Parts: sequence; structure tokens; C-alpha cells
Amino acid sequence: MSNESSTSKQIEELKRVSQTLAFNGTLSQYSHYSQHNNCDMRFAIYLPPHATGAGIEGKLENVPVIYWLSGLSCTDENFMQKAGALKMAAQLGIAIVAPDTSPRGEDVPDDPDKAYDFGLGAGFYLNATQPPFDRNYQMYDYILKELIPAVEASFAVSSKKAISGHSMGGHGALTIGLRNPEVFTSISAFSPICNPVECPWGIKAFTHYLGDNTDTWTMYDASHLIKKANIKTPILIDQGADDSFLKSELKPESLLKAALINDYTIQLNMRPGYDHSYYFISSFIEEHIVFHAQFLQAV
Ligand SMILES: N[C@@H](CCC(=O)N[C@@H](CS)C(=O)NCC(=O)O)C(=O)O
Repeated sequence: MSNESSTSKQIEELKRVSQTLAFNGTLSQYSHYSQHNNCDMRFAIYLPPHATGAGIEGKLENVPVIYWLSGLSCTDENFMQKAGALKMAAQLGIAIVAPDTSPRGEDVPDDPDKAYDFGLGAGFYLNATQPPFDRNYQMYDYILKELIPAVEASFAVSSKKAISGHSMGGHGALTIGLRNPEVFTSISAFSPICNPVECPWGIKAFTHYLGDNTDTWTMYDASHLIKKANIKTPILIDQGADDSFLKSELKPESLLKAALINDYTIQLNMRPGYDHSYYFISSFIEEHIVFHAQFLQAV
């Protein structure tokens, strides 16, 4: 599989929207014009002390990055505010970048009923092919060809990176990670949508973004991609056993079954009593950061 992260379009200027100190590192929001999504996009970035000049001998140092993809109805803010990830990121010297979950703006088409599971806040990390969504909903290319190059060109971070996410963002992390094994050292997810071509959220989104030809859907379905993966990037998944979306939407058993066919070992932790919320994510996020650190910091 090819490295799809090369950028073909110019990196637009980043404008800082906010900045605050957390655990001696900086949490900031930036906006920039996205040529792929044809609108302004916002992302959040946490730079640990090592990357902000307070590190060893006060020098700027390159630090690896975890890209976090959020779920339905989220923005760039939910993860940074609720996951409790920043302390461990500061300790281990890892940056975290959280993009928005869709294009935004008055001209960006939305779900006609403004439902939370499609349109604004629900970009599904794919490249839409169907009008009117194809003009703006190019989240797959946005992440790989615009966000990552912009981050690497603008901040004191290294090119080592991992990808993680929640629910729709777990689907994004798995599909982008599996399709780009040369780009990401490791993949992790909380409560991911594992087989979107077989669940109501995925069928609704893929029909409108990708059209009726379901053959085109499988390149955005982790349970299909994992069967064909030649390089077996390490994968960690946490799933709440009391998650109300587990049976109808998430289907981790489909991913496990498909992985088995390809001899691909993934670590799936079923967590009794936990639901779909950020309380669940915050209970285990440090384990995910430590998991990624072992690959990001390997020499
Ligand atoms: N109850 C949610 C359903 C969507 C949902 O559960 N979203 C998850 C991701 S799939 C989330 O992270 N919501 C934002 C939050 O909890 O901060 C809503 O109607 O907005």
C-alpha cells in the first residue's frame, strides 16, 4: 500500500484562536483554510513541555504526535476538555492533535433534519464522491494531506506519529491507520465503529457521501481493510461492555473475525460496566498513550 500522506496542495497559514497552559505544556486551537474541504477548519494541539521550550536545557525538541479523531457530534474541543490525556502526554513528551469531525460553515451542506449522525459533526473521515457533499466532505485527504503536513511544518514535532479515536473517530483511526501503515506507528480506538457497511450509522453516511455502489464503501470499513493488510500495525481497542451502541453500531466481533482470517492479532479489551461516554475514555486513555509511546519512542 502506498504512503498517502504526501501533500499536493499548498499548506495554508495557521491562525491561533486560543492558548492556555496545561501541565507546563501548551494547549492551543488553530484555524486554517482547507483546500480539500473548501472551508476554514479548526484543530486543537497539545504540545508537551519538551516541545515548548521548557524541556531539557530549555531547548526545543522534536516530539512524536498522537492524532486523535473524535466521534459524532464532537468538535476539536471534546477530547482535550474531557479525556484527561494531557498529564500523561506531558510526562511522556508526546503531542496530541485533535481535528474537527467535519467541515463547517454556512455553505457546507448538512443533514436535512440536522441529525447528529450525518453532515456537520459527522464527516466519517472519508472523501465524499456524491454532490452536494463532495465539495466539502474530504476529511480523509484533509487529515493526511493537509493537517499532518501543516502540523509537521509548523510545530517542533517529529514525523513519528500514531492515530487514535472514539466511535466514528475510532473508525477513522482504524481505516486511516490500516490504509497507511508506513505513516503511523500504532493505532488505537475506543468503542470504534468496526464494520460501518453493516450498521445504521455507516449505511446512512456512506449512502449519502459515497452513493449506492457499495463496492466503493469497503475502503472505509476496518473489517474489510484488516483482511488485506500486509503490514500489521499494532492495534489496541477498548470497548465498554455496557455501551448502548455496542450491538447495533459498533460490532467489534466483526473486526476480530476478519483479523483472524489474516492472522492479524489485535488487542481488544472488553470493559464490564462501561458505556460510550468520555467517562469511559478518561478511565483508560493513559493506557492508550503508554501503548503508543512504546512505538513512537522506539529508537
Ligand atoms: N448523545 C449524543 C450521541 C452522539 C454521541 O454519543 N457522541 C459521542 C461520540 S459517538 C460523543 O463523544 N459525544 C460528545 C461528548 O460526549 O462530549 C448526542 O446526541 O450528541
